[in-house]
Amino acid sequence: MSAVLVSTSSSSSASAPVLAATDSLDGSASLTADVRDISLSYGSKAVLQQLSWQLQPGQVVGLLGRNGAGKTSLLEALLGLRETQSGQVQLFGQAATALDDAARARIGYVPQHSDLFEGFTARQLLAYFKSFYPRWNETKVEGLLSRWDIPRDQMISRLSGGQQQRLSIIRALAHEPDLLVLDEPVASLDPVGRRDFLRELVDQVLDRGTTVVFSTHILSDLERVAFNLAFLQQGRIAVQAPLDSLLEEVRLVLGSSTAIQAVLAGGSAELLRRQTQADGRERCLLRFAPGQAPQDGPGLSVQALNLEDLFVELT
Ligand SMILES: Nc1ncnc2c1ncn2[C@@H]1O[C@H](COP(=O)(O)OP(=O)(O)OP(=O)(O)O)[C@@H](O)[C@H]1O
Repeated sequence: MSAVLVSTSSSSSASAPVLAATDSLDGSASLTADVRDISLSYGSKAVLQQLSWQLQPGQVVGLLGRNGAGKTSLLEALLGLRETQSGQVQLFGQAATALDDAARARIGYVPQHSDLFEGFTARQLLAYFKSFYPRWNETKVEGLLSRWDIPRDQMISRLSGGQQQRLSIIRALAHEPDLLVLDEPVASLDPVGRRDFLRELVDQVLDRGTTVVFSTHILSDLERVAFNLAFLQQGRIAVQAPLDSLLEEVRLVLGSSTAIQAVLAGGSAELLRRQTQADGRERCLLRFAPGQAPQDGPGLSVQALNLEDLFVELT
């Protein structure tokens, strides 16, 4: 069971959450999550390298990265569940590794691998978790159990993988968290289940302004909701921006060094990646200011990218 989901004291969490956040010059106190320069290695394997990442209240962020890029490690570090070798993480203005009960009660987490108590029924599991939270939306829980077709009185061990995943999502939504972190939440869901889940997520955000971060490999789901996307590459967040902006602003530009230099000299492009090809031409991934992306020109090829191309180029 995840430490994040368990509030050890119901009395302190019954009062309105008191945030340790104080006004700061850089505005970081109002962030839901503020990750600063964290590095994380397993033995000699460096996974996160001086990674910084900020989540604004109400932001919905899809975290993208290749298998083994470190998404789970990053989400665990974000929640204070995994120690980092350096750097710091703050949630709601408090150190993530030392959250008070009120702050813990504001977080919902769906881990990649289900951590449900298999000897419980869905009804027993939800009753158990309900006792820890000052806020619990019974109407939502009952509605989702019915809509998502989860038998209330069957042992969790006998539920299908998809039903267990849905139950895990219901448990994370039930206490109406302000920050919802989901690690590949749709991996075992069929297309209908994924669509229902996304609808629920959107409702949650529209109704309550929840900050949501989730990792996924299913790009079409991200396209449907037009989230902010964060690309994890070589231990850092290479880019984070709304999908629409990335599609409009990022271009793959091919040309001679001179032609590329001329584009960069224009000053409106951020260089995301630069490689020299075997034929001596340069292959660059550039992000232009809105409306500033150039057209093809002499010795210069400029290509727009779709989401799958962005995934390939930025992860
Ligand atoms: N507890 C651990 N001990 C040692 N190595 C680990 C541990 N957890 C993860 N790793 C390694 O760290 C790297 C990042 O793993 P992580 O699970 O964070 O990646 P991921 O992006 O979530 O992967 P996936 O998309 O496959 O779920 C991988 O190379 C993995 O083998």
